[in-house]
Amino acid sequence: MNIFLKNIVPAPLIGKVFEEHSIWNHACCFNAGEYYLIEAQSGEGKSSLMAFLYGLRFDYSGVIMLDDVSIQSLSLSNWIAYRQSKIAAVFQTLSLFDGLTLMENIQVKNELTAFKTEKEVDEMLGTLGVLAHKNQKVGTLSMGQKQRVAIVRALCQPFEWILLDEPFSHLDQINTGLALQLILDACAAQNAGLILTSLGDELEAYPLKTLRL
Ligand SMILES: Nc1ncnc2c1ncn2[C@@H]1O[C@H](COP(=O)(O)OP(=O)(O)OP(=O)(O)O)[C@@H](O)[C@H]1O
Repeated sequence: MNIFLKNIVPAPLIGKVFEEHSIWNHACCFNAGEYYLIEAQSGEGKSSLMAFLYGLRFDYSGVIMLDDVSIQSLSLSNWIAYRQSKIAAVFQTLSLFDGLTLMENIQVKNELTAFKTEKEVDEMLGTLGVLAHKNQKVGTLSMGQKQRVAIVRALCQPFEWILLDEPFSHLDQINTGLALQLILDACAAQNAGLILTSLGDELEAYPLKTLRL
C-alpha cells in the first residue's frame, strides 16, 4: 500500500512558510515497503503527521490517500480493519496499562491477533533486554523499558506499515540499535514499510530515507 500526501498542512501550522523539500504543503509519496525517517525539530508536526496517518486527527488541509482510497472517506469500521492488519503504531504516549504486567500488556494484544507465539514474544523481549521484567507492573518500569514493551506489542500484529513517533527517545545507542533492527526484521518479513520520527540525527547511519517536515 502506497501512502500519498497531497498538500497537507496541519491546521495549527496554516500560514507558515515551508521549505522547498518540506513534506508540508507539497506532494509526497511513501512507497510500500520502504523505510523513512522524518527528522524535524520539536513543534514542527511529527506527532501531528503520525496522528493524521493513523486516523486519530483530521485537522489538516490537503488529501491523504492509502493507494486510491482517501482516508477522509474511511468509516470507523474501516479504520479498525486497517489498524488490525495494515498499520501498526507506537505513539509517544505509548498507551500501556500501568496496572498490568509487561507480559499482560502484550498479551492483551497478542491474544486478539494470535500473531506471535509466547516463545516469539519472549525472544523479542529478550532481544530488547526486558524479559527479566515480564511479570513487573508496567507502571513501575522505566520510560526506556516502557518504550521497548510498546515496540514489542506493536509487532504483535500483521502490518503493511509501522508508524513510530520518537520511539527511542529514552533509549541509549545500543538499545536503539537493537530495537530498530528488531523492527526492520519484522518489516522485512512482511515486506512492510516504516515511518519513524526523530528529533535528532542519531539514526542517520541506518538504511532509512530521510525526509524533512
Ligand atoms: N490538537 C492540537 N490543537 C492545536 N494545536 C496543536 C494540536 N496538536 C499540535 N498542535 C500544534 O501543532 C504544532 C505541531 O505539534 P506536534 O505535536 O505535531 O509537533 P512535534 O514535531 O511532534 O513536536 P515534539 O517533537 O515536541 O513532540 C505545535 O505548534 C503544536 O502546538
